[in-house]
Amino acid sequence: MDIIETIKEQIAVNPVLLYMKGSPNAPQCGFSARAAQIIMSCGEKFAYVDILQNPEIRANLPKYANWPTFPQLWVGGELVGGSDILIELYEKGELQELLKSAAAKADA
Ligand SMILES: N[C@@H](CCC(=O)N[C@@H](CS)C(=O)NCC(=O)O)C(=O)O
Repeated sequence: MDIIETIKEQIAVNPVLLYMKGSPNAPQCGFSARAAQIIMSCGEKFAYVDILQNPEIRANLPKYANWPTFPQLWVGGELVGGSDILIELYEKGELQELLKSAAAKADA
C-alpha cells in the first residue's frame, strides 16, 4: 500500500493516535516522552505508531500533516499538534475533554 494511504488509514481507524519516537513506556525522545505521559495521564485508550520503526512514515507524515516534527497527536482524524500544544491544552483542561469525547464517540 502507498505510504500516504497507510497513514490515512491509521488516522481514520484510530480515534486517538500518537505518532512518536519509541513507545509510551520506552520513549526515545523528550518531546515524545512528554506527549505520551500527558496523554496517559488523561486515562483514555490511545494507539501509537513508533516512527523510528517506520522510517517511511517519519519521512512522509510531516508533508501530509503540514507539521514538521514528532510527536503528533491525531484525534478523530484531525491533527491536534505536538507536545507543546498538548501541554497547553492539558493545562486548560481541554485535552482531557477532547480525549474523553473521542473515547465516547468510539464506544458509541
Ligand atoms: N515543538 C515541538 C518540538 C518537537 C521536535 O522538535 N521534534 C524533533 C525532535 S524529536 C523532530 O521531530 N525532528 C524531526 C525528526 O526527527 O524526524 C513539540 O513540542 O512537539
